[in-house]
Amino acid sequence: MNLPDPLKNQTGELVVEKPTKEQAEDAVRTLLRWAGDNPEREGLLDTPSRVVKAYGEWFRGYEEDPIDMLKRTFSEVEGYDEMVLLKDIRFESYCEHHMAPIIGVAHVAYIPTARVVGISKLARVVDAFAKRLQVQEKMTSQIANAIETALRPHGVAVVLEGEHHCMCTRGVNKNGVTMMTSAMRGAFKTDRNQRREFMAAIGKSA
Ligand SMILES: Nc1nc2c(ncn2[C@@H]2O[C@H](COP(=O)(O)OP(=O)(O)OP(=O)(O)O)[C@@H](O)[C@H]2O)c(=O)[nH]1
Ligand SMILES: [Zn+2]
Repeated sequence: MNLPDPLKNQTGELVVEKPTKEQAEDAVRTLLRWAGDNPEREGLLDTPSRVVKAYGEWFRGYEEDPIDMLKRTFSEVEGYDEMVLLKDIRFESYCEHHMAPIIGVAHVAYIPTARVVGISKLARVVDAFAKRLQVQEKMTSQIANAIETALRPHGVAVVLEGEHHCMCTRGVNKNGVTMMTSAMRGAFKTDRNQRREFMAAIGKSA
């Protein structure tokens, strides 16, 4: 999948230089001072390198190719042509406005044509998009688009339910609010019964 590289423009030129690890650690020291603390005190001395390492985990999605993850498929499924659903896939993402966590669950379904994919791959695809700076609506359609492109199924349905920490720990400070987004493709879009079956299976009424 040709996800645009945020560091490059459309013709592939580098428009934003990736900083060195030392530069990234310096930026963390700046933020620590901005927060009102002293990065030179003992307890914070290793914090910049820990934060940079943690960023490598939280944002590892930039290094992953969701289409590649869906390449391995299995054909011996004896004509199985009903919905395959993986529900309650926990995800941790980060809102691109505040870099605060978005924590929630994803429900992903597809109706296979001739081949099925290993179910863990659906969860991997969710993570490949979650581990980036995101807007929930974008992440929802990116997951659906990747599955549609890679598997060419009869339909794809994706629902995300996310708690945005930028909303529950600051700003408007509304705790327990869940944002729900959905992306429906193929049969889930055109066939009301198919959509209803999916929504009922994830415990929502259509
Ligand atoms: N639609 C959408 N909005 C989001 C998402 N994540 C965060 N937001 C919102 O993005 C908006 C950014 O608004 P701004 O006014 O630019 O930022 P802000 O001053 O920090 O806003 P407040 O959060 O209201 O304090 C906020 O309303 C957030 O709640 C998301 O995934 N989708
Ligand atoms: Zn936010």
